[in-house]
Amino acid sequence: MAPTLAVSFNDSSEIIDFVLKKGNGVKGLSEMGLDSLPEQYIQPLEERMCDTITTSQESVPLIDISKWDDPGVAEAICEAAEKWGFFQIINHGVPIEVLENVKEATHLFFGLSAEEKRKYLKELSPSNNVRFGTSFSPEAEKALEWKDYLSLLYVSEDEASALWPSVCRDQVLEYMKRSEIVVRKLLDVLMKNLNVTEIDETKESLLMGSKRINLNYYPICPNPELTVGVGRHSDVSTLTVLLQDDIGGLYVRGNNDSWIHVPPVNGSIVINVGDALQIMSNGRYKSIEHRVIANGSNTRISVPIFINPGPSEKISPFPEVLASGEKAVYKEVLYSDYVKHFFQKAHDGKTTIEFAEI
Ligand SMILES: CC(C)(COP(=O)(O)OP(=O)(O)OC[C@H]1O[C@@H](n2cnc3c(N)ncnc32)[C@H](O)[C@@H]1OP(=O)(O)O)[C@@H](O)C(=O)NCCC(=O)NCCSC(=O)/C=C/c1ccc(O)cc1
Ligand SMILES: O=C(O)CCC(=O)C(=O)O
Ligand SMILES: [Fe+2]
Repeated sequence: MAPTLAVSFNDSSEIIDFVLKKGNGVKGLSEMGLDSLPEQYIQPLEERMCDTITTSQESVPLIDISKWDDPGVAEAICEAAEKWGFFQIINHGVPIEVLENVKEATHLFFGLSAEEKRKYLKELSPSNNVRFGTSFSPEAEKALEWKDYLSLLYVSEDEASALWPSVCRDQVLEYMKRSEIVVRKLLDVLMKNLNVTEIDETKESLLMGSKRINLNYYPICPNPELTVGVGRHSDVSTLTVLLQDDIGGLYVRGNNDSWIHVPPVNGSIVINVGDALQIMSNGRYKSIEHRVIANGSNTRISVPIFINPGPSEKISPFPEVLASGEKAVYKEVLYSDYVKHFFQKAHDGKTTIEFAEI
């Protein structure tokens, strides 16, 4: 796209104003056609995906879940959650059209003018549950991330109808509704393997009492090797359902400090275990560190749905897991405290979970 804004910056505060306060995001910077990355985005060497970092040839499992009754499917899911913490699913029952529509809706939202998107900035948004932003936690970060996002906390259809941006609302709601069926089946299988045999109302609120969906936008970056799309982190969810487009760039921590690429597979959905499930399973299921690189030639989008405990839930290892005498590795924490701890600091790999360690 041709540059739409004739803007130049004299100092750092002008960039912050343009990106954060005026609602241009990094998309606005990208579209100016800068020759080099503004210094605020330059990550320390150890956070960059440079040549010295080993990328592994291994890959996370790709599981065909069309035959739920096949015990091999349940086995593959549990093994993937234990060993890799990440897997991709195909033949999951969410129609391709629903996936395509939500990706298109993401482009529609970010294609709105800065004035329009700005209405959803934290300071201006009609609700705390609808937030347009950039980077992860700009106030807390030493170096910013090359990413814009719209984050929507699902409360009810009525609230979504009233408050969510209309260009993407229906497509997002449909994707959430269709993927929920898959989430229930996955949790059912994962719980049975922990001897948690029934997901009653109490367990449902514990495992999936709140849902947040993010629309992530990673525009073309002038010096992708100097920055990150998303820094190293693990999700604080129970499970994350992640839709990515066909660009690639998501890496997951593998053995011996290597990084494994999660390649785009047409029609697939990526699933990963979050910290809440690692805690509830007493470490049996792994919430694995991951990151996204910046890209010098393509815009990338992704759409994660974070399936979380209800904010007022207290999470701790399930009694069923500890029944055989296994020692608890995590203490009980109030989930909203855990999430606040996560949001108040910059991304720092796997350290969030220390908040719950005994
Ligand atoms: C109880 C909560 C946690 C807090 O609510 P609150 O006390 O009314 O306050 P706020 O909603 O204003 O949020 C508290 C702080 O968290 C920050 N925050 C609030 N949502 C956000 C937000 N989507 N983004 C980035 N800061 C935020 C927000 O900036 C704010 O910081 P501060 O203004 O300095 O007090 C509430 O948000 C809640 O019920 N959440 C439901 C559970 C929930 O959202 N779980 C999180 C799942 S998200 C996840 O797993 C991963 C997300 C993720 C995201 C980006 C990544 O790069 C990587 C991962
Ligand atoms: O963009 C991606 O593929 C992953 C993003 C991510 O890790 C997150 O939003 O938590
Ligand atoms: Fe993540």
